[in-house]
Amino acid sequence: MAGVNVKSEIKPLKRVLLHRPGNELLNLTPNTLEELLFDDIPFLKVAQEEHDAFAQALRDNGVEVVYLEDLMTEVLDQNPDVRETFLKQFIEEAGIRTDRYQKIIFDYLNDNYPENKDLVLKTMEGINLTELHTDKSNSLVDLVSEASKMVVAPMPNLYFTRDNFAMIGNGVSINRMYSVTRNRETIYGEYIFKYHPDFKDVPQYYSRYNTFHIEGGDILNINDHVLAVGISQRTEPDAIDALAHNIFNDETSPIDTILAFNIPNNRAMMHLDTVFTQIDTDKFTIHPGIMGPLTVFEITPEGEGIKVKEMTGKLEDILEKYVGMPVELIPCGGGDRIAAEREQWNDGSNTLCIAPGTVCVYERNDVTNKVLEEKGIKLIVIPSAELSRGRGGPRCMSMPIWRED
Ligand SMILES: NC(=[NH2+])NCCC[C@H](N)C(=O)O
Repeated sequence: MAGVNVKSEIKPLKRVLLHRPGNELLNLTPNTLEELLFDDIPFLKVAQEEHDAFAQALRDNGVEVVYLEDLMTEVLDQNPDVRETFLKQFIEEAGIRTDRYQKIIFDYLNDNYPENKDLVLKTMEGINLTELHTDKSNSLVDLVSEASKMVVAPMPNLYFTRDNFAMIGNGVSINRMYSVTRNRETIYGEYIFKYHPDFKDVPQYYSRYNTFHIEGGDILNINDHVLAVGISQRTEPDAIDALAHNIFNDETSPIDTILAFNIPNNRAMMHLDTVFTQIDTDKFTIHPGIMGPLTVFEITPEGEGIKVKEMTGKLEDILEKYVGMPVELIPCGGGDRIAAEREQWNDGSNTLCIAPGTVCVYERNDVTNKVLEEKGIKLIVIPSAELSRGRGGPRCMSMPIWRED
């Protein structure tokens, strides 16, 4: 199955991209949590068991699961000369500036990780200074560095595959991320969409080298011609303007409307998908906390450029216009304020729809889950004690590659 096809949030999911959390989580420390966008340190063994349960639940429901680490390994296996280019770029982007250290790290990775899969996983894990066995007598830096220090930082947010590149119809947005730590993650997307036989011909609507940031958690495919994008902590309006131009200029894309949802700018609601996701043809989950401040803008093509108009009226009515039928908004936490805030924090609104009316949810959000069941939604419930510590749910942990039309 070459290419990508995601023209909906809910049509039957056929192929999805995940990343199994790995040793990068072992390199989280209390002092680095904030910078690395975690709120606690997950217990890796259990996080992996939970993630495997997630992958298996998807497979049991007819979804093919592919892993980011495997796609990147295939790129390196099929293009032996790319290994060196990738490593050099990876080291540069890891902030290693001196020639001496660039060479030490290149040799360390290249010599100790001959298998491409091991190499890819190691780039995700990060490198501790103690691994490098440098001769401390000939460099002041080495001598004064703390005994154990990450010379190459880990990328613990990789298991949120939703964010660093996002499928839009038959194209992809390779994102420029909001944070330094996450911007490094998009290097895998750059190589996969340049070299992997399944993905190298996919039209690209955004580049990781752009100035303005945008993340996949803000991008929702409402249907083949309407896209919703959040204006949030992670996504700037300028990025949406640029994305809109590129999509409207792609003659093969049927998208003629982009709805920009302006949501509050804070960590709890970092992306649109933390407060709003589609779960059925006429149903969306929503965090009641956004209903007041939310404004929606409609972006359409005009001549060579775009036209922007602020929408007025209730969200249900705005959505009805684009979805083509009356819609129901189901509040996270069943409308109870404390339950809504608690469960939104643990991604109660962040569901992954695998077919209309069938969604994957975290077990811990039992108030929201009960409400969804009462509304006739079929739930695929996955364990979530450790995975949720990274602040992302089933939608954040998955990037659909193919949905049925
Ligand atoms: N699509 C999402 N809501 N992703 C959640 C990402 C969580 C991650 N720790 C971050 O702060 O970036």
